[in-house]
Amino acid sequence: MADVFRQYCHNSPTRRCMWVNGALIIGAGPSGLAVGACLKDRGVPFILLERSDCIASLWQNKTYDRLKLHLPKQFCQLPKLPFPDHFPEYPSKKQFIDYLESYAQHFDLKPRFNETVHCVSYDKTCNLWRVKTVVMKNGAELEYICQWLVVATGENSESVIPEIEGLEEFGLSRSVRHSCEYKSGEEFSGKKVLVVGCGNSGMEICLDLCLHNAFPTIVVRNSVHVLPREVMGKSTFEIAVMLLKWMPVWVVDKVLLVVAWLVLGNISKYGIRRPLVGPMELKNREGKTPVLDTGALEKIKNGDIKVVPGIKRFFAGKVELVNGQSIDIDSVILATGYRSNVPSWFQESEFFAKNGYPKKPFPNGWKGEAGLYAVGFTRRGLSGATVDAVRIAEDIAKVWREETKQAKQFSACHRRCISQV
Ligand SMILES: Cc1cc2nc3c(=O)[nH]c(=O)nc-3n(C[C@H](O)[C@H](O)[C@H](O)COP(=O)(O)OP(=O)(O)OC[C@H]3O[C@@H](n4cnc5c(N)ncnc54)[C@H](O)[C@@H]3O)c2cc1C
Ligand SMILES: NC(=O)C1=CN([C@@H]2O[C@H](COP(=O)(O)OP(=O)(O)OC[C@H]3O[C@@H](n4cnc5c(N)ncnc54)[C@H](OP(=O)(O)O)[C@@H]3O)[C@@H](O)[C@H]2O)C=CC1
Ligand SMILES: O=C(O)C(=O)Cc1c[nH]c2ccccc12
Repeated sequence: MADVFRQYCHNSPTRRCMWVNGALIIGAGPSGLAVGACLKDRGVPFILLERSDCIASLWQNKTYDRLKLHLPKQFCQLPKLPFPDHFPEYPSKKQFIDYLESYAQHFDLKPRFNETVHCVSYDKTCNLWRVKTVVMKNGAELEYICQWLVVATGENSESVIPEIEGLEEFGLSRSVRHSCEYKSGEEFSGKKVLVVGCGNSGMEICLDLCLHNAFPTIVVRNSVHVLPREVMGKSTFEIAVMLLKWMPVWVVDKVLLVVAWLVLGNISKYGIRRPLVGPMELKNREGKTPVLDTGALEKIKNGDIKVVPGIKRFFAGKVELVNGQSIDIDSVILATGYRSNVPSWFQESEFFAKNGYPKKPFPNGWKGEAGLYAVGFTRRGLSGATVDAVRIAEDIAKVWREETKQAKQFSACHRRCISQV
């Protein structure tokens, strides 16, 4: 994929070139929409580009039916428009998408859909960003030139597909798919399903499979924190956030682990070991999200979900595990996570690290040099994206106001644009 992108990076004689009046935002997920809304609010024009044919494509196209927000609603709403009062504590996927649609409508956000950014570079001769795109429907190539560039393509823009010996051959006769292609357990009824990966996706998919009379086995190759989503009716995450205002993170982690032990018991006897670093510290340090349990653990305890260690290799209809055990399986679901796709289209960047995240960690990763910004790479979900979006819009608006004032003073409209916002 990256090579295809690089190929496109060469100048094409047919490429249409457009000057952007204001900012260019890449990605119309919650992060891009939030920046758009905040810029609208401050009167700064922008163009919003989206590779897919809808807003929030991760939520609309790449998530399973039973998904709900796993943090309470106050941590998941975007700036300047709260969730409707009647929303439950944990809104469903449909409710969240409805909210995002009405958010886009409320702020009159009109992304340019089906346009994929494949190359970004900084032009030192004019101190502007050059953003090359391909229109997916007809292959047309466009180039945008802008002063402010906001990267909002997300932490989940590419699926991680591990290379495991024999997996390709296994897939020739049986179904293998990433968790982003899983909708419901209905089609797996009566089937033996191997779910690879024990994050929130893997655990919830196992639960969903159980509820549809399938037989899931989950691969847990490493240590992982599992916390109850709630303790005595109160969100564990909310408790942690509250405690973090008063105590250092390691103390909060100790409290969480005691609470988890009281509610869930000793889970190591089911094959789930805890990392040495506490859940919140691990999330902050490495971005590894603890599993917030919504019922899968109960199914592990009663044996409906089997837990196995890492995979050695696949054979036809079988998997061999690192402990030498071999089990028969009908299907594989790779709940192996996601990565940022930034490295495939943003080369030679001082700002982004090799893994496609800003080099500076939260709360300093939102602003780079020369009008470059990143939103939603905080490893703090939607609440992190909201913090970034507000800061970015404020920062851009400050310069915008100044420049617009100057332009008026000299009555020279140097902002006349070729493109229409
Ligand atoms: C299953 C699941 C459940 C989650 N649940 C929660 C939760 O409950 N609470 C929470 O806080 N967080 C949750 N998250 C984290 C998630 O990161 C956020 O919910 C949110 O989607 C992040 O928004 P975003 O706009 O940064 O990224 P995304 O939603 O991924 O949006 C990025 C957009 O950029 C577009 N794009 C990517 N590359 C290009 C390109 N080259 N050119 C043009 N467009 C491009 C994509 O098509 C996409 O629409 C969840 C994540 C997953 C996978
Ligand atoms: N609202 C909600 O309820 C939900 C929220 N989410 C969020 O979406 C994001 C992505 O979650 P998720 O999709 O679960 O991804 P994660 O990255 O959180 O988890 C991926 C898991 O796959 C494992 N893994 C990767 N490669 C292999 C391999 N080759 N063999 C065995 N195991 C492997 C990883 O283990 P290792 O640690 O060993 O690398 C890890 O446990 C998270 O932030 C999560 O919180 C997801 C689902 C539901
Ligand atoms: O679901 C996600 O991806 C999130 O990042 C939400 C989130 C932010 N901080 C956390 C700490 C514990 C569990 C979930 C989250």
